[in-house]
Amino acid sequence: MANQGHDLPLYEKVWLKRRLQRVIDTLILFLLLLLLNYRVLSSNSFTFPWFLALLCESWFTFTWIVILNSKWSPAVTITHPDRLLQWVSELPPVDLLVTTANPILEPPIITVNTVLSLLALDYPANKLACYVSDDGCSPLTFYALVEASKFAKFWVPFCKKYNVQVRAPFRYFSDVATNKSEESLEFKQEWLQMKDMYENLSRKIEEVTCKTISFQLDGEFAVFSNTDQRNHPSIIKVIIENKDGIFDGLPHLIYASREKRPQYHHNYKAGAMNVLTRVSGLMTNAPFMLNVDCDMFVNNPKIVQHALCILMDSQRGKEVAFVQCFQQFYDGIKDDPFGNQWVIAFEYIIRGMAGLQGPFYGGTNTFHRRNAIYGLYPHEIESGRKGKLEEKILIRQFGSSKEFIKSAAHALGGNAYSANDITPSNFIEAATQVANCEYEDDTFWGKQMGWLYGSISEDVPTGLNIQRRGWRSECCTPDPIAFTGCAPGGLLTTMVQQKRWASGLTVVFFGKHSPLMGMLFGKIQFRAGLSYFWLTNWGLRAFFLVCYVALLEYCIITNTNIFPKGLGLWIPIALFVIYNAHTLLEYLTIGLSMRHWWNNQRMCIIRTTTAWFVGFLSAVLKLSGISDTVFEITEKEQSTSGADGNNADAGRFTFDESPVFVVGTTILLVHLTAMLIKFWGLQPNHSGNGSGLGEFICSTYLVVCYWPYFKGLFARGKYGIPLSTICKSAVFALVFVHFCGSKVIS
Ligand SMILES: O=c1ccn([C@@H]2O[C@H](COP(=O)(O)OP(=O)(O)O[C@H]3O[C@H](CO)[C@@H](O)[C@H](O)[C@H]3O)[C@@H](O)[C@H]2O)c(=O)[nH]1
Ligand SMILES: [Mn+2]
Repeated sequence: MANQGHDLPLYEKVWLKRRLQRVIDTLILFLLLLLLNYRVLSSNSFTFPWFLALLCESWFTFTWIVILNSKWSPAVTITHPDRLLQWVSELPPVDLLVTTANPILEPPIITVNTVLSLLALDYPANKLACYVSDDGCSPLTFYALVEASKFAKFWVPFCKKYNVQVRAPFRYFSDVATNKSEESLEFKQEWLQMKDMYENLSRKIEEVTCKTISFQLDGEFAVFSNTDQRNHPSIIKVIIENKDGIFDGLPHLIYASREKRPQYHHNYKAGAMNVLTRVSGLMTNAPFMLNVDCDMFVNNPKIVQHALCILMDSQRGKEVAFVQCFQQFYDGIKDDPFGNQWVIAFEYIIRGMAGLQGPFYGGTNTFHRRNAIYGLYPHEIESGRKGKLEEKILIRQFGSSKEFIKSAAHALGGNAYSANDITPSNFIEAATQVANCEYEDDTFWGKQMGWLYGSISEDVPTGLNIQRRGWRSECCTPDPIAFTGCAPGGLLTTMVQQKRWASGLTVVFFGKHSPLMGMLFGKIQFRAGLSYFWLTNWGLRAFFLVCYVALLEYCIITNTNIFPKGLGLWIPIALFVIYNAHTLLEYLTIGLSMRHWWNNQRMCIIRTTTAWFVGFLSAVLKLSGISDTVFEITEKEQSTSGADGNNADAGRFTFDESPVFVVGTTILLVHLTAMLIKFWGLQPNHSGNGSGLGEFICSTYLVVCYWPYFKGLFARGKYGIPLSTICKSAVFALVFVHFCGSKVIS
């Protein structure tokens, strides 16, 4: 059903290009080694700058090896959902898990659209159940879902009748092309009706979201009175129940807001996912679970079948714990000015990982095997975890709910799929219990199974923890693409996201669930583990790059050099030229523009030296026990334009007072100062051994990358860097320059 091909012959041309790319990859590696060689043999050895340069360049070389290792075994998995039923006698139930956390940053209408697209999946409705976790404990979200469920009664049949592709109504109706003239009159009428109903729905939701106060908390909503986002009991509500198991009815829809108490750490999304896992385990206990963030709606209504082709494949399916679909985005700004669409990363790195032990778990757009989440090993899948299913052991691992233990034993026992005559509403009481704060005390949740706690990038350690048991994962890349969501619109949200990732990943790198530990003590294969370094090293990469940049500035200010002179200078120059030409080729090969390439190159420098660096520092603080890191939620915009609001802004850099921008501005200011010092000839004289062309090229490149910041120094409003940020940066820059100066004198 699912066949995996390494370098399919079909793509002969691509294959040739890949060969060429590998040759250049190797050439770059060779040049890096040559540079290291020069460094070791160079005359001004054993000074501090020399040592730092050697350290950083060794790191860059290591990073390059990590990248090559990840890129060099790409694999594509092709799925044939139409053949699925020839292999399996019956389609299994699937639980759909959605998380939302903040009705302001994540407007309920977005969650509603995601939920509607899930309810309308091309899959027997009696086998689906959709669970929404609301960490915001917001009556608005609940209200929006209740209203959406009424609309769904019309929307779902409409989608199925006309085989609509995009089943998130706001996307469907924003696409003018759908109401074509050649469509039947009946369709046109229904289309208009639907559009009308949807507009009604979104107006209603908008009305309550804008006037929060006048919302009446009575009737069904009474449970929300006297609740606070951080202090409230569990609330579980069954919104839709497909009581009679009707095949073409609506799937169950359940709202869950887990208990929160100030004295209990709620562990952000990981905590929410574990609660959803338990609640869904009690109510429907499907063997497979799809997890999506509230802004990721279904773009391919047959996606469940596609994923099942992989998970239920008779040969290799049993090794696969989760199926990851790429994160792709609708309405991304043209040419990706903030580098947050990750096209290249998916194309080269993640496809590459697919040829090893499989892609990392990306937190959303993922189909999980429930028992793998419960800690099952691949070899136990056939026989089930027999013998070890004593109640005492299970209570210790899974907590004290008798009903839940029963369902977990069922899932772990490898029994046939549970019957689907379950009525979720019978389990509300038990579900409320497993959603309580203290339920996880002294259990394995978040420590050894489920979504792991401790890092704000919970997805990566969770995936590693599954793979270290020997499981594989697969990419699923159907056409049309599986899900689409919104990429952060502007620079500010991008930076928040990047900072969180870098910080969370650094914590993973140094923690118990690092790829290295997985390789040493688990079943993470060597190359797979190495490819995980690409991801978990983001914070460290920032550290080394910032050091290197500082070193460069130091050289110019003090008129010393780190790059070779004479013939040797060709090594870094060739590296610079070939590396850029090579990455450009990678972009052009998959049809991206040159502008896209440049934007990404620039953002790579900016984000590494700023957001990742700040993330790294916060991770260091966390690891040394000084302060904890917080999951800052990425703002989601439903706008069809992007960039912090409206179209005129698209792609323009905006700034605020975040420390992220202090770092960037400092780097820029130091650089400008260094260049002025050089320009005015204020450098000390070192008779021929001073800074030269190499340093000059590098620092010019940096200033070019930081050009948007340069403009920000002079612009006003949100396009300008705030004065306070400039002042702070100026102080830091002065301290640095002074430090370099004092080095010269001594
Ligand atoms: O306390 C929290 C915080 C977040 N979320 C949810 O987590 C999801 C992801 O949060 P978001 O702010 O959208 O983060 P992104 O940066 O867009 O998410 C990426 O990075 C996260 C890890 O840092 C992963 O969990 C995500 O799946 C991945 O898409 C959203 O649905 C949130 O509602 C919660 O449920 N509870
Ligand atoms: Mn997101």
